[in-house]
Amino acid sequence: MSHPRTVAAPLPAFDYTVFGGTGDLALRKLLPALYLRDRAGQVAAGSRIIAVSRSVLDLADYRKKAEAAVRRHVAADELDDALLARFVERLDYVSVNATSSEGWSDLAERFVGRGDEPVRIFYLATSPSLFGPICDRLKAAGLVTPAARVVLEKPIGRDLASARAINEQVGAVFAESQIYRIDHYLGKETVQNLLALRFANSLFEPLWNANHIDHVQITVAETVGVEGRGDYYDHSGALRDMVQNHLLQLVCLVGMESPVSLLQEAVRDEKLKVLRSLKPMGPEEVGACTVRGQYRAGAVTGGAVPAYADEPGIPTGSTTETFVALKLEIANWRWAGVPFYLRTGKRLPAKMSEIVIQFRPIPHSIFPGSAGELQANRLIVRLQPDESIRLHLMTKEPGPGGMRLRQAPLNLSFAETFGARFPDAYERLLMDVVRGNPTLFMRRDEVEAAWAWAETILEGWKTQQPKPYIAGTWGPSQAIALIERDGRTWHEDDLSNTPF
Ligand SMILES: NC(=O)C1=CN([C@@H]2O[C@H](COP(=O)(O)OP(=O)(O)OC[C@H]3O[C@@H](n4cnc5c(N)ncnc54)[C@H](OP(=O)(O)O)[C@@H]3O)[C@@H](O)[C@H]2O)C=CC1
Ligand SMILES: O=C1O[C@H](COP(=O)(O)O)[C@@H](O)[C@H](O)[C@H]1O
Repeated sequence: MSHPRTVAAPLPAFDYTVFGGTGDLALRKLLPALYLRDRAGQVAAGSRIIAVSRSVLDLADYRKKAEAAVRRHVAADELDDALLARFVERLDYVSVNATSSEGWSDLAERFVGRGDEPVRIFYLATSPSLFGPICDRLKAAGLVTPAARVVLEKPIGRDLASARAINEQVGAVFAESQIYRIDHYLGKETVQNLLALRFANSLFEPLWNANHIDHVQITVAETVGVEGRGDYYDHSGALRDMVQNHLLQLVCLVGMESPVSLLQEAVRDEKLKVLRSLKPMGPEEVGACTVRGQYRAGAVTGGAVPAYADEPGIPTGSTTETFVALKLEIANWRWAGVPFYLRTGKRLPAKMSEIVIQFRPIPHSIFPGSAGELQANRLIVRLQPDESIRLHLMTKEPGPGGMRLRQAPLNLSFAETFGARFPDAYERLLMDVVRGNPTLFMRRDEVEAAWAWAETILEGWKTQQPKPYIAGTWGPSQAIALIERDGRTWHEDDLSNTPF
């Protein structure tokens, strides 16, 4: 579908300084997102993007690299030569070593005569080990004004202690209100739509609790492997890379109470309460309620793929998990006794993220002989691809000859209903930093509460080897047993990339 250019009102002018400006994240996600916002008219005249990294490059070379990256990662129908040329003009490049004094005075020079306008933002798209040193040197260079903002990429640490250490280091330079910890799942249109679904409709909220909901499933499935990030991934694994942040944020949005408003800290306060209500797992629960897996060679979307162990950068004998399935409980009045089943993994059969809310069966049937046909209602929020909300309802099958029941979906397809292109998550989040709106970013206490819970699993896994699964399947058989033991099944009937 071709997407016409819609023009938005510009935001205040900004200076976005992107540390890690030559890295994969900057070139694949951040620059394309900024170009697309520029194309949409949100980037005010005078705004600059100052890329920073160790490599010694002249500006012309960096601009060529950046332009090529935008051309590669933006859809052809959203590329416009004139707009791209204007965008490239906004780019500057400074070679700086985060761990030495090299280049800092060059960076400081770029800010001579610039006060708090334009909005001053430092985006740290580097290894988290550099967050502390970069912040210290920004301060020493006199670049940290009271209105400056800093954006931290995930991962914020690899456990509670390291997350606290990073938060302390950054917090020694920037106030919490200046710190934007990014979780790109919160920038996805359909994830934000969970707020609209729950709190802009009166239909669901009265049913949104243990009295009416049997269980919740959250699946975030990927077909890709480690994509050249083997070194990072092997030190991380699926629990740290996906569950501790993205999946728990989804749990929060499904599980939280209604925030007082969308303003200030209200949403983050409610998410924090969910994270603090997660039932910690002791060694027994970890054994019974979690499954970790690692893929073996197989075939994904028709092509043969190697085992995780044979991917570049993976050390021999690695026991890092590429798949997690688990059952968690939110220990509060709303959710007591309602299991949340989560699963995520690489090299699964489809790229697909969805949330399934399984309602309880009706208490009594008036349809004699239809017991086998009666199925409880199910709400399916498809986050990606083919973004949609579907409500499975029981209906009468049309035709004479008695009352036959059948489940049928009420389907709200976002593409069909709205037609517009969905901005990439980074587009929304990068502009929220310019707006000074931290609602969709993680606060320090949230990150630390998520780690405190995730650590209980990591602790239990110390003596557990990952279970093998063949690439292109839905994970180890134990993941199926995890839910089937409870008399439930993973929702898989629509799991393809084709619209339904
Ligand atoms: N790539 C992705 O899709 C995602 C990445 N992340 C996280 O973002 C961070 C960056 O990831 P990614 O872009 O993939 O990593 P890359 O390895 O591709 O890039 C790292 C960047 O950091 C720069 N850098 C390294 N050391 C220094 C230093 N001492 N001083 C200044 N700059 C330095 C590099 O510059 P140079 O090359 O010039 O040395 C390069 O620009 C990581 O923490 C990653 O986990 C998070 C979500 C997704
Ligand atoms: O943060 C990460 O997310 C991606 C998946 O993001 P999506 O938007 O494509 O669903 C994942 O591949 C990567 O390992 C992880 O670091």
